[in-house]
Amino acid sequence: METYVIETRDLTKFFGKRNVVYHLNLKVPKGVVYGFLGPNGAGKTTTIKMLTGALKPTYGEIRIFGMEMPRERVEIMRKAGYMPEVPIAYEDMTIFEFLVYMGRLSGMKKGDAVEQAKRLMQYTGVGRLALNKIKELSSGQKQRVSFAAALMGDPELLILDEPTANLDPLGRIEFIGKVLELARQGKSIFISSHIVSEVEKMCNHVGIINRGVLVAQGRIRDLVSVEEDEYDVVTSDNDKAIAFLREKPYVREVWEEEGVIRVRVEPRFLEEFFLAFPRYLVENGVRLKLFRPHTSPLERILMEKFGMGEET
Ligand SMILES: Nc1ncnc2c1ncn2[C@@H]1O[C@H](COP(=O)(O)OP(=O)(O)OP(=O)(O)O)[C@@H](O)[C@H]1O
Repeated sequence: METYVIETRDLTKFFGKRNVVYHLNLKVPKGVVYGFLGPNGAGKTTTIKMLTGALKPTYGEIRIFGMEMPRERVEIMRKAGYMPEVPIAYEDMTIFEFLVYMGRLSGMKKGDAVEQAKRLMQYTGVGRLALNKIKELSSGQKQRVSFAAALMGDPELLILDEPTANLDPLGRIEFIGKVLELARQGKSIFISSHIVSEVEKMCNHVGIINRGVLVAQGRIRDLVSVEEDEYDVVTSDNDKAIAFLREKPYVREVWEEEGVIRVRVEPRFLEEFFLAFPRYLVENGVRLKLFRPHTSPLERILMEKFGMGEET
């Protein structure tokens, strides 16, 4: 049987009469990077606050490492790192003081916390700001510190709420690399996001939440079984490639946009297209530079099934 690091049963939250999270049954297997994806206002932060014990569920059960939240909150949070959506309340502490404090909270000895704080400040790119107060930082810098804080105590599980929201493009790329590195070390990582392309780069599992309801969950690879029928192609001789494609009865449409060939294929003949097109290119000395589905598979299920898209 699969072991779940996070499991909820019928997790539900009302604010007054307003139902914000409804009968959520999350199943997050150990060791995966799980993208908790949904548009603004879907209920992601409310769910995460319940998972970390900051909010009490109206009803339902939460088990993390098999322990019960909120009853065993202290034990759970010693093994889990949490990065909230709005980072850090301790505005008057320096970065260094704050990280050491967070390490102590997760049960570390002072000396170990100091060592780890130094290392994590370098790792998250805030080393030269160590003695700056939190209130003096930009929102992106606060987010980096908050990530470092979540990593203090070397937790087995990371729960990250919109962790890239305030990062610049380079910061986002760097962050994705770090998540993948942490995953390779065997950590379980739960990340909420509304950005499909980021989830695709980082996550192997996904849970999609819309208006408080979990509409799909599982391994991304299993969810995206729909075959794409529209492809982007770039070759060393696009004119030749287009001439070939125009002749094929199974090609519904072919056109070129800024150097990229877009081709729509009759889905029943995809197999034939995949065999014949590359063969033609090779035989005619045309080099294939890019060949990929036009829409990313995850984006496609979001749009088709749930009416959500990139940056919704
Ligand atoms: N304390 C509260 N009282 C009343 N309504 C609330 C409260 N907190 C959140 N809500 C409402 O619950 C809904 C879900 O909010 P939540 O912050 O969980 O969404 P989210 O998916 O995290 O969105 P975002 O991506 O914008 O952060 C929103 O409509 C929000 O207005």
